[in-house]
Amino acid sequence: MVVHRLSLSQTTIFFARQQLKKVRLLLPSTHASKITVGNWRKKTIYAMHREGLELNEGWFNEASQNQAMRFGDLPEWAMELSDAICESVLLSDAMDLGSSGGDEETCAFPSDLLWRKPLFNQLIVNLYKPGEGICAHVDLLRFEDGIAIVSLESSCVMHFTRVERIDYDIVKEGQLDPLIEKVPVLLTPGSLVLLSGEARYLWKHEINRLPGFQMWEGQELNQMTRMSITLRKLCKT
Ligand SMILES: O=C(O)CCC(=O)C(=O)O
Ligand SMILES: [Fe+2]
Repeated sequence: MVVHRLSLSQTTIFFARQQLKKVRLLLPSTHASKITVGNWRKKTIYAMHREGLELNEGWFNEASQNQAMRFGDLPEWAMELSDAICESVLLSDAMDLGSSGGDEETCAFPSDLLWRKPLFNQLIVNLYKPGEGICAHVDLLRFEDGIAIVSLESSCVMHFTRVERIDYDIVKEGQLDPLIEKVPVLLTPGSLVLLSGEARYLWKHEINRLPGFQMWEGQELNQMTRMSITLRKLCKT
């Protein structure tokens, strides 16, 4: 599994942050939906649809709002973010060219995904208070391969575990195969995680921000409010 962790430019991060602070997503009640993500604590999901979208001041004004979604055409700032992601991938691939010879395996995003149109048409923004995270999951199969997560504000450790772990645990109680260990990935503000292929389908990702789980190089990370922006593309049917 290769998890690509790139860094967006400071300007892009600043821009995304400012835009997120400014907008409020209003939705027609017909499009509102409530869902629960895994066994993560219950959240109200604001399902955004093209026609129902209005932008105003103060997104996440209310303490109870901690997640927003949008499907279809993305807002201008998210399109710019998506372009910035594309540029970061091209830049990182260009820098890797010498060492890897441009092997698809080592590309941050396989080219068929990078050049699809649109690159993304679904957006989810999550706001986490200190201690809050997201349980281990593989993103729903209604989304295509090729997922980007932009991590902002607080640093955190995202852990990856193989999907087969559950079966393995049942069969071989307690024995740990090096192949199915947890893989920690440090995300600093502005980190961009790109999931494709094996990393998207065969590994679960998780952020456990309960005390004792956010360890990096022997130190527990200082937790603050964290925001993430996940960009995906819905499958056609
Ligand atoms: O907050 C994150 O970094 C992860 C979000 C995520 O995995 C998801 O929305 O599926
Ligand atoms: Fe996810």
